[in-house]
Amino acid sequence: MAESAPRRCCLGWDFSTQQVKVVAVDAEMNVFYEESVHFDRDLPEFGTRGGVHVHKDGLTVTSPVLMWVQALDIILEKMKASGFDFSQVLALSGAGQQHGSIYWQAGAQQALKSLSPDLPLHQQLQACFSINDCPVWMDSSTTAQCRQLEAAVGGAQALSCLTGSRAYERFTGNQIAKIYQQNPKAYSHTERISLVSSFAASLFLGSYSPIDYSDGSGMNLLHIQDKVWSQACLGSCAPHLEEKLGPPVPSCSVVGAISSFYVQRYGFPPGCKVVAFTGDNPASLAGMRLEEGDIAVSLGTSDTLFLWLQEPMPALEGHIFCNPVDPQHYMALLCFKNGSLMREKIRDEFASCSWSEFSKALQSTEMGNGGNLGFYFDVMEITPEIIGRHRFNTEKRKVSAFPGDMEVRALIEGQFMAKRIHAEGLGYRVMSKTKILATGGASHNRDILQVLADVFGAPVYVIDTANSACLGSAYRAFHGLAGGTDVPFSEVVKLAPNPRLAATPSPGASQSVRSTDITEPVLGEKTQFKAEKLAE
Ligand SMILES: O=C(CO)[C@@H](O)[C@H](O)CF
Repeated sequence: MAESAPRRCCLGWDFSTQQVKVVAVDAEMNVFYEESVHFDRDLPEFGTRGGVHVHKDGLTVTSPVLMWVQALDIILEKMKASGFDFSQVLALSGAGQQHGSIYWQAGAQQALKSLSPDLPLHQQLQACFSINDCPVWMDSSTTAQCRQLEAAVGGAQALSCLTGSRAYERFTGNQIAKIYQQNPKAYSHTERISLVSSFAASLFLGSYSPIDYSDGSGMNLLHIQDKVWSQACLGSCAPHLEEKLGPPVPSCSVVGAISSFYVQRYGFPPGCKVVAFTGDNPASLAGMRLEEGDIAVSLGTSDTLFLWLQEPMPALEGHIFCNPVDPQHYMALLCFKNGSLMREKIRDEFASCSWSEFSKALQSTEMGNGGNLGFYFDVMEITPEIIGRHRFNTEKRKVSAFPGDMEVRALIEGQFMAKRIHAEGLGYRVMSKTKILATGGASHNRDILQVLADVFGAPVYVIDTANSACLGSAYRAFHGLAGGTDVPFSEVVKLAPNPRLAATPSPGASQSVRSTDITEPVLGEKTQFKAEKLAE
């Protein structure tokens, strides 16, 4: 490989469900290197599928922690073999799949601090974990622990107000409670509990890294206003938990310098800074460079909304996390299970299985669909918990069908209206400077994006988010290097490529909004559904 000129850079890591990935970003915010290791393909000896083990009960889902460690060894060796110049790395940060938990055996920190550069990490950390199969976000085996936690703090809404979410099975506090209850010996031999993000940071630090506020918000344990562990939540989950977690830190914190292991084995500079790692979704928010008032809509198998919030209103749907790039603000995540699979079903049933026919149907029907509303949930929806197809005509009467093309528009308008209404339920407000960033498969359909612009009354931009968590991590490394909270994140990353404008609101889209109350049990008894219909 030709010798390339030295290129000062930051690294952004992502320890996701299926792989470990890294990107190198230079001072002009250009990505010039990337590498990855896929767990199933490159570490078949662990026998994972999609990076996880689904247990026989169909509820418990875990990943082997030593697979993650070995994946880091492999990716670093691949970088070294490719001639990557580690000496140019100024700082690094990273992301981890949210909610997963790692249990460090008593004495493990000593092993981390005394790593020999002559051996790979996985050979030296073999005996460092009290639990080898770590619970991950796909686990749904902790319903009992969720109910115990909600009862301990005064109910689901009280827990949401305290920690940003009602109790969810995948959230870490409930997972820790299950381990304490079902494997007390392992719990008592555990000296530290990390998230996947802080675990990965610990590997680079050569000591335990603290949990950051943003990923810590996904545990049902952190008081998101005060940014401290909630004693009521800790007490409900397990004893001596606070000392096992350590104090949380602002997400832009420099948590230390890279371990000498990496300096001696790979040639990292001794002064290379490690900036707190965070969750994959907060890192993606950073990678998309979301700003106050912006909203990101990931239109994939399930649709995910990323919101930037100043004054959150925690609810029974969705999740509020501390903001990863501005410690005064927050972010929200809303997941909608009926995403592209629902769009594909309506395409097949009403647009001859053709996206071009689907687009023609949107083009041939008017904004507001003549006052007809449709909400389509062929699988049990998460936000809210509801199933079935629900259509309302102009008189708000339930009907069993619309004419073909109107079915298509009703689906898309209904999906985006539901998103706007649930987002506003969490405290989001469209602002004059609001940008909607669209990503995912459906963001390639301009007619779908036009409806998105009309429903929100804001311009829609498209952005490639293939590496958003890695990219956001590299950006956050630069931000930590620049002084973190003292310097606006947007200033640090202003040279990064801008998203492309794809659609602006049609004339009359926002002015013609009128409020129509639809109090419908079908839309979830938790949600007083107030549909702002796009009138004719
Ligand atoms: O559970 C989730 C967020 O709450 C997922 O997006 C995981 O972070 C994926 F790794």
